[in-house]
Amino acid sequence: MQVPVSIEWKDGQLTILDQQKLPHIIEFIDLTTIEEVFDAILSLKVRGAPAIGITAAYGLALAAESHDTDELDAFEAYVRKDADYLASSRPTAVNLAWALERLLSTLPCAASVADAKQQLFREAEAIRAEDEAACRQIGEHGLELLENKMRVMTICNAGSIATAKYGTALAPFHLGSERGKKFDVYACETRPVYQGARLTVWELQQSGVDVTLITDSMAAHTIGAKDIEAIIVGADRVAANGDTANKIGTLNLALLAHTFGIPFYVAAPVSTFDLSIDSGKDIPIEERKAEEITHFGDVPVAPAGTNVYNPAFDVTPSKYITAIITEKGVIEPDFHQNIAGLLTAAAGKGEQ
Ligand SMILES: CSC[C@@H](O)[C@@H](O)C(=O)COP(=O)(O)O
Repeated sequence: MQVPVSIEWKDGQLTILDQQKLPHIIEFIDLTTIEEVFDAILSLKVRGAPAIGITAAYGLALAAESHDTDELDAFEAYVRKDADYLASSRPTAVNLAWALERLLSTLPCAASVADAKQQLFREAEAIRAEDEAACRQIGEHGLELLENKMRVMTICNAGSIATAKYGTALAPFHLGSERGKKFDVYACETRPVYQGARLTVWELQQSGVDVTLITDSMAAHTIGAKDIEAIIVGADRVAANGDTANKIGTLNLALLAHTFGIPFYVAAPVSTFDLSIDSGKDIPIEERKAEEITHFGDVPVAPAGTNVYNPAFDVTPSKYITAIITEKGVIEPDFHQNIAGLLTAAAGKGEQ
């Protein structure tokens, strides 16, 4: 049994697991240009907020390598342009802009272009390593909240392949499995592109976690019929007041948790918090192409020319969130005050 890893950096080569092809084809592909990195993010070959940030960071370092100038100012201008390009690939997950910004912040300290190039790679690797450690800690904190043998529902894939390793919402299940704990996970299929059916089911099977697939529309019935005891989801951006953007359908689950009186947990690393945004109403929501809904693969389902609205994310107001599980600890309401407190304390210790 193994916790899968989807991003590898070895000998100057960036390789990702092509998540579009999972679960039936397990194929690692090399990303060698900034355009390939952009396309991999846009087309969901790599997806999940932390994984997007890590891939973009390596992508920026790779692109920087190709800029042929000894002038630091000119080099910085090229790298900033590359960062803007990569940042435009997907709008909702703040980890993307956050990771690129971290790389850019190393540039003023560089003594030469060669030094700047090295620092960009070092920062990308630091982001990857920190994310793996953060996700492991999220798993530990999650295990304090989820009791052995619990029946838990999730949506999308906030798992190992959406991060450096272990995942956020799925981290407690991976760690629990390593320690002989048992959970009954109910995975919503996650229309329109099936991150739940294709990715979460596959990933949990890899590490020996019991997982049952349902369609998104079965969630309310299943919570009652199968006595679901908690819901845990990931996040693409958490605003200062705790409002959380995550995969479309997450808000439905939060409202159901409220109605059924079960806890609704969000699991996210500190890199997913955006304190520049007061509330969820300012989180940009990605809209994706109509074919994700009108077609099933290449086969048309809806009549040609059908009007489509295809938001990829929704925002759960913090009043429906029981707790946010981070690597620094579990945040409970009052979220506004407690998020600021936890992040300030972490920054004071020089941790992010
Ligand atoms: C640890 S990943 C957290 C979120 O990014 C995840 O839940 C999610 O919504 C991903 O959406 P996706 O469109 O597949 O990138």
